[in-house]
Amino acid sequence: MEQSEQLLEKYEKDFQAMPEFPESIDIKGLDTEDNLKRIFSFIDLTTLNTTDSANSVQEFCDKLVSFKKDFPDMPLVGAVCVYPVFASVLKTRLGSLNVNRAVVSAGFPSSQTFLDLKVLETKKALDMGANEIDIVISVGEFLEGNHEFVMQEISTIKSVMGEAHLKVILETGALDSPQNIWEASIIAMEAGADFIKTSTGKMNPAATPEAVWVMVHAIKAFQKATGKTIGLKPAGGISTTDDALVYLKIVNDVLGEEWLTSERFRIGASRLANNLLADLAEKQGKPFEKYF
Ligand SMILES: O=C[C@H](O)COP(=O)(O)O
Repeated sequence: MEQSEQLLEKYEKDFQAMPEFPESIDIKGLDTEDNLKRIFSFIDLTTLNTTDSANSVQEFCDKLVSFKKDFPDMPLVGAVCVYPVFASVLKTRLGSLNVNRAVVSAGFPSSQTFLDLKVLETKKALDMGANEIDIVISVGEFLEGNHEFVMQEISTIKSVMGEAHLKVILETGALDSPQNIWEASIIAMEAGADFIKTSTGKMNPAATPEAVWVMVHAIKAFQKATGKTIGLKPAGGISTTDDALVYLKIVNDVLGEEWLTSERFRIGASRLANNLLADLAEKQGKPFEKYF
């Protein structure tokens, strides 16, 4: 039996024992100033547009530098996330800040390229200054049951990354079933993912509470079996404070308070930061204009 099949068999009981997704996720009372600030610190502030350029990414980063001065009582975001060609811009412009430099790689968002190019792209992004890499699994191979291929690809990419963190995107919107999301989570974690991430933000549906429910239970089962703590990154379509609070609640309830740190929890989003800051300003009775 292949290694990946043995692995999935080992976790099958945990999947069967996974509690059903609750009828509703109650976020009443969770929108405190503290929680909003906390969520802000979990954001991977993302720009992944065809129209991005070195100049626009530079300006994006510079806003974060001035943010530190304009909002001294706010934490910084967890990372800035950009296309690989801008890794050196992150290094140059964010060098002075305690913010991670995340880059999507390995043929993002489709993952449809050669493994040696995926490795090369990843190495190059790291050499140019990234310290976090977000890759997408080969979804088509996964759906055809070619789990070994998917596992090998992830571990090959991870093997050239040194200490840098690897986030593995499952593209849960394409995975069709909770069982597929569970199996992709287990395979990614076993192959070396430091974080498992829901979506690229380039297809619908993107992140959903139902998909995250399965992923947090897979993380929990994996920790029980291996002692390893793997992070979670819901991403794609998360734009309001309430969206983010739902994920905060799920992570807190299933994985516990110890996961509520940017070492273990990120939210990938291009629009959330402004909405969160606007809600925070309203609570504090302060004016707010779009910042990022
Ligand atoms: O990784 C992050 C996603 O690409 C962001 O998606 P979004 O633009 O829907 O927030």
